[in-house]
Amino acid sequence: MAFFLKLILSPPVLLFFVLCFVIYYLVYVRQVQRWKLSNIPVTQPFFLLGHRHMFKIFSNSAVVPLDYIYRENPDVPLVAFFLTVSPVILLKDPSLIRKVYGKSFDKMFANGFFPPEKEVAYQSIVPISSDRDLWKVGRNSLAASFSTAKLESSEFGKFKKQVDRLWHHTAKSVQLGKPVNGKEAAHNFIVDSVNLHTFGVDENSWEEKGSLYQLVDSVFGLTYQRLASFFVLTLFPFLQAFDPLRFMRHDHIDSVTKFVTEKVQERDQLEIRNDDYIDRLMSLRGKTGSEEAALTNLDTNENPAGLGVKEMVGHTLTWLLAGTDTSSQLCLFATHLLSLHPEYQDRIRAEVNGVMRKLNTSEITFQVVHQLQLTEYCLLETSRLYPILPALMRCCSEDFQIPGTKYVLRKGDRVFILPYSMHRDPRYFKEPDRFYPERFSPENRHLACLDMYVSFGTGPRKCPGYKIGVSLAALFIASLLHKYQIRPRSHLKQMDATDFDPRGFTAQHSGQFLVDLVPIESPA
Ligand code: HEM
Repeated sequence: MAFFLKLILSPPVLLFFVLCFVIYYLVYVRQVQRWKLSNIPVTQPFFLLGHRHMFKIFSNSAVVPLDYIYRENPDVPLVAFFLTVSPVILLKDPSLIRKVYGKSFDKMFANGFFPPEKEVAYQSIVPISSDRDLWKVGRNSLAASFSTAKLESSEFGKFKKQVDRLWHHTAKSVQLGKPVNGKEAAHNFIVDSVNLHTFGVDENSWEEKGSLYQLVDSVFGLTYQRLASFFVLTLFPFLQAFDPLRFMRHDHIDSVTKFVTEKVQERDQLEIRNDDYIDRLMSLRGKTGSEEAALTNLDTNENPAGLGVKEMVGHTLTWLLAGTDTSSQLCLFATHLLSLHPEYQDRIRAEVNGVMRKLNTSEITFQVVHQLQLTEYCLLETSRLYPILPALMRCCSEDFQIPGTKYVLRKGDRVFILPYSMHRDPRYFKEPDRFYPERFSPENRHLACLDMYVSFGTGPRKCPGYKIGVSLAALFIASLLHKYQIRPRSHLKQMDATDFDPRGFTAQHSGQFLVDLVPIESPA
């Protein structure tokens, strides 16, 4: 300790810090001057973090200060605020959002992650890609794995396994008189479901966390270092040259490369086909260079423009990244809201049992799940109150004037929308803080401005997997409620952004989430 103090107080180190501070200040002053001349309204800047509300991030999730900024500027269509030395533009007006996120897509394609240009595997991860061609290939390769028709048929066996495990482990807690850890149940259920359905990997996370589970955890694991690097990269993407700062480090890419290589080789050698995403990727393989030779069966594949190993790795990471944490957070927040609203639990249970009777089945199959209307409204309403991505960003690739306005965006400008704040704006959703799933039913559509419902994004980069995510969450909720009444244990009132974990860049609640499960006497 004494050594470090001595080091920090030594003249050269002190001088270095003072110099950095002065440079930072000069850049800040220059940026503020430049923005004062722009015709976009700017909030009062504040040295160091950029905005006075940003100091709240030391005790809150970043959603809290962003929501303050949204609420404090009620009547403007857009407003800029400073994040450290960089201004970001917050869009609030529905027609502006449509123009920028939709119609101006060509100029607003990048979403601010900017993975290194030459790294194909990294650029093939669809939600973070800034390469138009690789992004398009990625979206196409994903398309078939989102078919919910497929879920309804041969696929159910894979999910039944997860339902049985959920029931088995919750029954054990109930027997011991213990509450159930909702976070763990949701995460195990979703990660294992995705792994089996998508990659044919049967991991039982209830017993042991497998390699794919650990990978998801290391990308989304909550640490201040991850959060800090996320913010730093958002502002200064060129720093991705430093591996420890990256969203997806080299060791993540390496472990998925190993996984994909082994899977493909195994299936080629044993001539196994599993009708899953890996099969789909294999059918899209191309005649690529020697680097890909280990994976490319040239005799049977005549598609010269097909996928190479690196693209396959990126697409695999896409599923792990975009499909798992989002869906498990949706399960968790739905469990929370339903635990506080037992009347909806009873109605969902009646709906599940009714559809099962109608279809003459004793299983909660996907045919059942897809007829659960109220359950779907509850999940959409959950996503409204807790959009898993509470802020969405785009980055401008060339100067242009937003059509029909006087506002000019410059190359490099970052533009935000805030689903969390938009969804709680009473101008767009009546009684916005109330859990009211029926607002999504066709007869109540006038109660909400559904254009402003952006839980799954908006424009051409909208979530392509939301149907499958919602179906998985519906299966989870229907399975729980078929057997149990859920009672709140750790969270007795409806959470809001102040309950989110400060270390998360998605909406994640902090701490343990416990519920008590009371068995239903005799499920019909
Ligand atoms: C139900 C839970 C889910 C939620 C709340 C959700 C939310 C979102 C949101 C808000 C976006 C837009 C991001 C942006 O505009 O920058 C997005 C994009 C995306 N989501 Fe989802 N998602 C869910 C499930 C899934 C699933 C199961 C998959 C399957 C792989 C998936 C794949 C993707 C992909 C690939 C993108 C990137 C689209 C692009 O950049 O073109 N999502 N998701």
